[in-house]
Amino acid sequence: MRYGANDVLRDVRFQAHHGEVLALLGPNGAGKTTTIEILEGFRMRSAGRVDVLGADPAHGDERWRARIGVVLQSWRDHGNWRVRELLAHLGSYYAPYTTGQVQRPWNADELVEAVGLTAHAAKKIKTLSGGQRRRLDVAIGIVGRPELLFLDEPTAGFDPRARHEFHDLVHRLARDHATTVLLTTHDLAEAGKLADRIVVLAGGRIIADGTEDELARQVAGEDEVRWTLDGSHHTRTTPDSTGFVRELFARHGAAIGQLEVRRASLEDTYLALVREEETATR
Ligand SMILES: Nc1ncnc2c1ncn2[C@@H]1O[C@H](COP(=O)(O)OP(=O)(O)OP(=O)(O)O)[C@@H](O)[C@H]1O
Repeated sequence: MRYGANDVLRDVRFQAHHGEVLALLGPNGAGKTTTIEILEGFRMRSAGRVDVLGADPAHGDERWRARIGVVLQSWRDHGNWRVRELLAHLGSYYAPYTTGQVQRPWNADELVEAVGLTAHAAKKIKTLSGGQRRRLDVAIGIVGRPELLFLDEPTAGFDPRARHEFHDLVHRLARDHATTVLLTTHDLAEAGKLADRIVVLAGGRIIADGTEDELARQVAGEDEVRWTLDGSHHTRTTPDSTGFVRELFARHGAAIGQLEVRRASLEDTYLALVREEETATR
């Protein structure tokens, strides 16, 4: 992707599998929103090949669009509509796209309940708080029961409980409805909790793609293992604490005491990856 003479995405190559939750991470300006907008068909790429649910998003028709859900970074509209009323209205556009496998749209009352807005269902949208408005954005994104859902910083502004409930909702969408989810977030705990796989974008390139454990392994030995053996204390750092502990028990069995494993957090891994990329391109 090039804006004027500025290449903002280069060699971006990744795949999302059916039913997978994929988190796209990266510093501000890395190109996450641009990538998502290209996949949604909102932005035309300068070059390269993109395939989303079997179609090129640049030429996706209504039937293709009905299979996709989008939650943008910010969306301020429909202030005079009421919550349930807007969801029922938007949902009605999806009815013709019901298939043998997917009944569209999502029932408005069930959807309001699923995003925790039942108490506000009859309120005008302009009277909602920021977090409540964001829940409605999520509801609008899933009202058509999408097979593929794009979430651009979905929980920005959520209180901890709303965040927790939202995480449950994403798990349910992936588990019960086999929805494929591509989300961007700056909350690394959220990415670790939700994502089957993490893609890290920095400086317009993909610098890492894998599970949290695979990413941690890309960065030099960060896990710390402590234990006692015959009364003496031991500490060791290792890139593979599970394998190390397995070996430790195989060798010493019940003689091992006070075992403690401090895994490298996703935040440690992410910061190390981004630092490496910055050093390499400086
Ligand atoms: N319409 C545009 N015209 C020119 N440059 C743009 C345009 N939109 C984005 N950019 C540039 O492209 C780069 C990537 O922006 P993008 O919004 O995709 O980043 P991001 O990773 O989503 O950032 P953030 O985490 O801050 O949301 C940035 O350098 C930005 O300035």
